[in-house]
Amino acid sequence: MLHASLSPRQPPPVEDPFWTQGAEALLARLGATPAGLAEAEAARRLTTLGRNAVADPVPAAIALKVLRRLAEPLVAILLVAALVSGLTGDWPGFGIILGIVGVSVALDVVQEHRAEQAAARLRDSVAVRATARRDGQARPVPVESLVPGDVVELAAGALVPADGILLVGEGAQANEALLTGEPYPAPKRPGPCAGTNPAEAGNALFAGTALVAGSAVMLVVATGHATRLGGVAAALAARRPATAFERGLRGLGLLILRLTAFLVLFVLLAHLAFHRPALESFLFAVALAVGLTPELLPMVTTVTLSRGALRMARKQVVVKRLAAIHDLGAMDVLCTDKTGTLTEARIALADAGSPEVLRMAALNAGLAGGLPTPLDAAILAAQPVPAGWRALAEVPFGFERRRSSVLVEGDGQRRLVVKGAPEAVLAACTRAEGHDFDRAALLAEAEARGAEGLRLLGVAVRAVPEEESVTGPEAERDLAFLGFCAFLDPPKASAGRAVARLAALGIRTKIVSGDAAPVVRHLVQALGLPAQGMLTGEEIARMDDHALAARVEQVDLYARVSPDQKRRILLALKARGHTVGFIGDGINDAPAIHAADAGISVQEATEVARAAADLILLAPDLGVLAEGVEEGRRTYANVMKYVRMGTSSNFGNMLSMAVASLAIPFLPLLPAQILLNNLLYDVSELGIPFDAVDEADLATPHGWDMRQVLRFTLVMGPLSSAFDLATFALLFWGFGAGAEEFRTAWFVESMATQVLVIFLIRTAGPAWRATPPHPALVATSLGALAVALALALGPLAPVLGFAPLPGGMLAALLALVVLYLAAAERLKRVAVA
Ligand SMILES: Nc1ncnc2c1ncn2[C@@H]1O[C@H](COP(=O)(O)OP(=O)(O)OP(=O)(O)O)[C@@H](O)[C@H]1O
Ligand SMILES: [Mg+2]
Repeated sequence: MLHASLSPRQPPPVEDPFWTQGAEALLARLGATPAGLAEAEAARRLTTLGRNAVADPVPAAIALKVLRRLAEPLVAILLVAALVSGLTGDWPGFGIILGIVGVSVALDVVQEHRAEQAAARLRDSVAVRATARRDGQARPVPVESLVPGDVVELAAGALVPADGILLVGEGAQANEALLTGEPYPAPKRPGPCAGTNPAEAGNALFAGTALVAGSAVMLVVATGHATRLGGVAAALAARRPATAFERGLRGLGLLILRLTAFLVLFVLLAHLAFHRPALESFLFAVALAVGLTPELLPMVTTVTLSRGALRMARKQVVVKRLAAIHDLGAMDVLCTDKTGTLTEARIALADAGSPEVLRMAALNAGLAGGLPTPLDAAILAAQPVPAGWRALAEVPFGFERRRSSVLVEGDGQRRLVVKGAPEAVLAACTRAEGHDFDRAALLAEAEARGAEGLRLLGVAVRAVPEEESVTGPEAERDLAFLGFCAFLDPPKASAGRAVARLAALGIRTKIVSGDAAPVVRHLVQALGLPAQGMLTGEEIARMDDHALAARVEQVDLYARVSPDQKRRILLALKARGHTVGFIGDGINDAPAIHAADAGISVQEATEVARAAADLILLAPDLGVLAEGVEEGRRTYANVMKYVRMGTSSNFGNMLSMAVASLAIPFLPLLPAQILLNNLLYDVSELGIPFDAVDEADLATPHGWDMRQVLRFTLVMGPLSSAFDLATFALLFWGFGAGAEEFRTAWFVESMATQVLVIFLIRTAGPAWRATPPHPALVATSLGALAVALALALGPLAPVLGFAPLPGGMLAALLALVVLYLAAAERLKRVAVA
């Protein structure tokens, strides 16, 4: 094969071309034997050489997170402000600012840290393990604890856990696309190798690649950062593009930040132009900035997502990448593999035509290296490998070729036994054994039996002379066709219901299978699935991506597609603007799983599929997925509540305060009071991640929608500002309130409006008909409001610069709050629509 020299992105050779040294030398250098290391020795090496991991998945330590927060510009400015207050003798100001910074940083860090830890524990529970020989026994060990000198056993579908050389290889082929960009598998066999370029290392396996055929025993030579993956592609491989939701949130954050900067500068300059005291104006501007910044947004997103992940785990869905929860909630098309998700995956041989066909199929299935596939297992269950035969060579199964060949010897004969998809085997046949060869008739027979729901494999043979050696697929020619083996894979009764449930959630299911079109059609009928159209791999191969994108909308069924075509179908759907999920379990599904918005696999799947997935189903059941989708939407709805809170009252309040500060001769709130207001407001929102969500929010897919956010802001923001300005006017001109009275009243009104509005905007419909709020949300919001009232009106009031309010003023405030809430309830229907 030429692929090594054709590879488009050849990485530079690494320092240590260890594969040129030969197995003996490496074993000696690493103090290892083919029987593996002792457990104690492995532990010793682990402590000196470090974990076998490229990225650092351990969440940053708490102390580091605190430091990082203290270094944020706003917090730093606040700390400077506190210092200035202290130096000028304003000790209450100093204490209050410090206290507020301390409490909010602590809240933020502790919440986020706990959430991350919980999510990380979940992720670990589905982490890939490797089979290492330790203390003379093959046992599963966490990939992270592999060390140089370990001897690892790999089967087809396994992820290569470290760099090393093959000690044993049986038809091993590795897909090294991640490192070389080369999509075709490279054959790997033990033995000497002279080339120093890793692309020529036919006897070495590299971390991050996948064994896609055969089996291998590998001596680990380099781990963690010493691997080529660690050296070349760590960041690239690990980093994924942000989801639409993440991009949206980030965009919103930036927008608010810019507005804040503009507003704060404006306020500061205006105050200075009016000859207000410089320090006070500066502190006021800073406090406004703090009040406006959505500083809790990152924490709330993390906490909401982790809580979502924990709840999904209870429903048998483990989340590996937190942001995928949003993708799952936004998903409107689900592509699924057939075997295992829609069928029971209890494949059984139904009939084999003749005993000879079965005998040959068993030779092929049983004498091939690597793990038997479910089809192989079904053959061997019906017929054990005939005695007296041995394998001399093999051409392992390939998903593009769809057949596998084994050169076997026995009974004084030497023959190549081929089995595979009917059309793939028939294409290499030129005659038939014992009867006339009529390819068209045989294809028609395969088609007819497929339409009865039988999965078929064709079996063919060729006598191979002594002098011919079998090395590659070119040996599969001039075959004599023997017959078909037919298999039954019963449809999963629950699958029809699950697909209907997904449809009720607004998700369209498409089947993307490597199996034949009649089999797929039969299954769709048996399950009563609403599916239309059919494209085969052959047709797709003739289309460019553009043409494919034009068809995928209407077509729900795809048959005989190769792994790369699965990926192309997925990308075509994405190009049409869909948020697409892909669920599959095979090596052939991994590229599509990786390309999906929500890549899904199941616990029993091949390692490659699990490694590529964002979500792992612990039960191989589409019904479980529907639960996960609802959870994803719940999470989205709760993050949106926070976003709406931030863009409505809170924003409006700070804005009108900036305006008012210029209209009245004193500050509408002291800087420390603004900070206190902001802190209590933050606390009131801590319950949002726990909140219950309306049925309506679960019924359809939701993705980030900037227009909706803007619409909400443009309706609710001005409403809040209008009421604020009315309050200002009433207090200042109506009641003739002095500075302290004014601030107390404003503090109370502002807290009440921005905290209570959550009970309205948490639902799109009438607030009283919504799912009742979670007790945690009731507790945090009413608690924060109670504390605010107690501080403003209670015994501590003088320390904080508050003054007692006359009864008339209190009554007016109450009326304003009630009016505001009533108006918000009316207008939100326009805003959320
Ligand atoms: N071990 C094997 N030996 C020979 N041929 C095989 C073997 N496994 C699979 N095939 C052929 O390759 C085809 C594609 O493989 P497979 O059915 O696993 O693809 P898939 O996309 O995972 O299908 P499904 O949607 O059923 O899960 C099979 O239909 C069969 O004809
Ligand atoms: Mg499959």
